[in-house]
Amino acid sequence: MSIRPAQELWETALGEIELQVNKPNFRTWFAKTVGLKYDGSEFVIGVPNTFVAEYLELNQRSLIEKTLINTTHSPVELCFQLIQSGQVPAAVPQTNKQKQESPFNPRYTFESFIVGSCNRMAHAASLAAAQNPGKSYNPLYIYAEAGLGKTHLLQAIGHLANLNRRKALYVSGEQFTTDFISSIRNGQTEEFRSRYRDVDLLLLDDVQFIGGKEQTEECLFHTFNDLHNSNRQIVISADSPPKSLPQLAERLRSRFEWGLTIEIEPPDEKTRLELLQLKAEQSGTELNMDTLEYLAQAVKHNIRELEGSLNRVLAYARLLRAAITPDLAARALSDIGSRPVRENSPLRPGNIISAVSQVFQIPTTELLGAARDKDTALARQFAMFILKQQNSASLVEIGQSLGGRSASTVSHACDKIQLELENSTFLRLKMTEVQNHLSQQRLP
Ligand SMILES: Nc1ncnc2c1ncn2[C@@H]1O[C@H](COP(=O)(O)OP(=O)(O)OP(=O)(O)O)[C@@H](O)[C@H]1O
Repeated sequence: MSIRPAQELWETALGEIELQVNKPNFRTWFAKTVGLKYDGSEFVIGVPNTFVAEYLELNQRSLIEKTLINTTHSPVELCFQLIQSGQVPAAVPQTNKQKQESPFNPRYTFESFIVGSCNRMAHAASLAAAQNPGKSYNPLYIYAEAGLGKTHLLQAIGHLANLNRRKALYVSGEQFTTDFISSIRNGQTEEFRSRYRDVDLLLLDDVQFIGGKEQTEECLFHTFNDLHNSNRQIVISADSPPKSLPQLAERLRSRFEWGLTIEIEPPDEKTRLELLQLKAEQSGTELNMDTLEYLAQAVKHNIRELEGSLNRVLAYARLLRAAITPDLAARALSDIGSRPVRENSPLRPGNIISAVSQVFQIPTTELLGAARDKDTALARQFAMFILKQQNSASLVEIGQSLGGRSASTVSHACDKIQLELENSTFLRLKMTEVQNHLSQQRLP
């Protein structure tokens, strides 16, 4: 039997893992990893530094192993290795080609989007925006809770517009902010300006991230006006409607309301069943109706989690070489599935703050209080960073759980710790200790 190249397998596995961990976590810990070697049993994953290796070993080993078993269809022995220069494997040719052809994720198209009563309006308006940019609803503002298809729709718009030879730019609120800041730092504001204004469609995902960052808001305000005045299409997604984004300046919020605002609701049972059927088909498996119904009842509010549950059931069945039944699905979700779910389900803010308090030896009351001395401020910022990594809470919620700090304070703290972690052995050690505390709490 021929063995697929490690990088190709790892790219497939990463696609699955991306569904199971939150976005900041994926970007920080997985995005720079590569598949270095696979000989049929040992799988070597290349990591950019020891810090990432430690984190993955401690926190994500079980998820990675199960995903690789699912991908390779056989048991694997996992091993992490630092990437040496020149060691990065060539990208998988086909993926490379796809990437050159389209900057959009090939998994997220209108064809692969299941339409139900929960998302019919959002789907129709997105299609109209892609087919007739700037002509129908401008801006189109789509909001929903996590994992309900906002990114999928924005990417699908980009795909279709691209096919119609329109220039579409997809960017997350976080990326827009980073681009803006580095354009100022590097004196490249003109490049920034033309990158964002020389487009037919701007697709801005997770705009809530920009809230509270005054200069970035100002920049978005001018970009918005420029695009809107010249009838270019703007599509925005967020976790709540414009009026519920208190961190955002009023003039931006009111502009977001100029066009059409649509909510995607959690999927009804029929849509969940169709989704499961499609995803099972895509992985080459046919599921009986009883099992589909079981799964559709098990996860109701988040499509990413629904996909994650299906993947776990498929992996479990492959491992046992067993037929897929509701009973097997139940065992998969409570047995093999229980650890990854626990590992990746957000910890409560209280657990994280208490772990930081113990490791830094600073009482929780001081972390939540007004003390501004250097040690307390650092520990508090560290807690903010971990909350952002491990808990899907918003910046506002994180600020609230740490004594009522503002979202911009939290955002600044997270950026600072992220940067310092690259260079500070002290902080890396603290991170490992905090992770150890948190792993203890996650053990069954
Ligand atoms: N209607 C749908 N049809 C098919 N797949 C869907 C649908 N809705 C969501 N998905 C899938 O669910 C997963 C999560 O969707 P997506 O990332 O678009 O959610 P999101 O709303 O952007 O989440 P977040 O707020 O966390 O960024 C993706 O794999 C996506 O393809």
